[in-house]
Amino acid sequence: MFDYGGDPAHTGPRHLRVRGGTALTGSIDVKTSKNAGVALLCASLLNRGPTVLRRVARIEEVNRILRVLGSMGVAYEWLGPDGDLRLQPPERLDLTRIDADAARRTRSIIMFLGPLLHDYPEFELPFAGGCELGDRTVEPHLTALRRFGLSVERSQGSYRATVKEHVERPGTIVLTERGDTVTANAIMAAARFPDVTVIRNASCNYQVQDLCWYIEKLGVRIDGVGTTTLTVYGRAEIDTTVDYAPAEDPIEAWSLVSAAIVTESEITVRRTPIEFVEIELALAEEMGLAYSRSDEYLAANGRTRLVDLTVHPSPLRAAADKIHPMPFPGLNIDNLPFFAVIASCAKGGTMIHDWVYENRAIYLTELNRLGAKVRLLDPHRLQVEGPVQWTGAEVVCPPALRPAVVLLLAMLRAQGTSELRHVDVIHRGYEQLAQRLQLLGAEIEPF
Ligand SMILES: CC(=O)N[C@H]1[C@@H](OP(=O)(O)OP(=O)(O)OC[C@H]2O[C@@H](n3ccc(=O)[nH]c3=O)[C@H](O)[C@@H]2O)O[C@H](CO)[C@@H](O)[C@@H]1O
Ligand SMILES: C=C(OP(=O)(O)O)C(=O)O
Repeated sequence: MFDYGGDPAHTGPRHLRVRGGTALTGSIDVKTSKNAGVALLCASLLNRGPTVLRRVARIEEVNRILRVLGSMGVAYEWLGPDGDLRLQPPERLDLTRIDADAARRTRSIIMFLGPLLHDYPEFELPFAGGCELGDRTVEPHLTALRRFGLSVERSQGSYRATVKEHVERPGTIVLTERGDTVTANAIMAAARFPDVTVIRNASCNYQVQDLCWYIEKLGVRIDGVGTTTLTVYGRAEIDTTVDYAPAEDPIEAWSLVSAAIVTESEITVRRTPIEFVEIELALAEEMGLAYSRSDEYLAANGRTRLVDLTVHPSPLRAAADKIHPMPFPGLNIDNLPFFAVIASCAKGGTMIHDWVYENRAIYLTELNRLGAKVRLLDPHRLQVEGPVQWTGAEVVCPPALRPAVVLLLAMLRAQGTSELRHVDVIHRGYEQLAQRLQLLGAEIEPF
């Protein structure tokens, strides 16, 4: 087991030394999702009563939002070692004391706008940050929330929000983008607006579904969960005791499946939320991947369908067409980077088109340090040739979560010893990833 120098607040090691070429074996459980975790932390502000969230992933992104909540006066405590978390907002939040450093490290802070506009006519929030993936607009959030009376001015690194006292009922809101966090914000604004609000072009992705089910437990009816039209029957006041368990993370699940594919291993990824990786799986199957799956069972939220997925070592061929992501249901935007390393193991050339982020594809060219043949055609498109001979190298993590993990997976395959430096970026979204891979037989040593 790893020793992080006795610092319990440290979510993981600084650097990793990886001896590649070892096949992995065994089974691994998928943790609950980062993205539902942070949405639910923000949503707990809708409720005057206590919220218990079950098996929340112990990751840096969650810690950052907790630090922000704590700085505003929310009391929280971890209930034992399994990630159960209890939150209790104070009578009034102290928004003047907000932990700006923690807030600026995460984009999820933007999801405070929806809950806060109900009780706070004026407040400031630090600019949303996070991974350096290029510009990530907040305009769709502001456009949607304007209908609930919110207006925002940008000033000295902060959003200055003011909320009109009397607003006409929003009625139907059409989101200008089918984004996950903008949908979350619109839902949280509608949840306490005492009328019926219809949200069109809503994301129906996994974290939005978890958020809706949590809000239903708060006593707010939502029709259309899992579709792109949500009808929210808001309530002006919510004061209840609620206990909710978010579902497993499809991105972690696909990261682990990718680890098996890249290392040509047979491992079982237990608790895979199958509905949210089935396109990734269908595509990999077309590339030659063999896998088997258990019967379906339900996640602790009683809704999300899970399977245990066993990946078998398989010779892969390049995908016939370009690989690109879409809002759900589509190949998940955060799972796209894993196809760069998968395509590098496949025979032939694959084009990967990340239309979403300006910077994320660029980071994937770092795979070339380990022997990959990844060519950047333009900031959004990569041409990947395979199969390649992976060789160990020393690489510094790019400032982006998924590309950093993709490099780690390639190192697990690369002959010789590699060093992955400054892996803090990985702790933002994965709980003890290196240790858990070590339990599958990966030769990883922290330093
Ligand atoms: C906390 C959370 O849930 N984060 C996820 C969420 O972030 P989030 O919902 O914040 O994603 P953004 O709003 O930044 O959207 C990502 C990018 O896609 C563009 N865009 C998005 C939707 C659309 O219909 N059209 C469009 O052009 C946006 O302009 C932006 O450039 O969604 C992202 C895209 O799936 C994921 O990478 C994040 O992990
Ligand atoms: C880009 C991501 O998330 P976030 O919205 O937290 O930056 C991600 O999870 O890869």
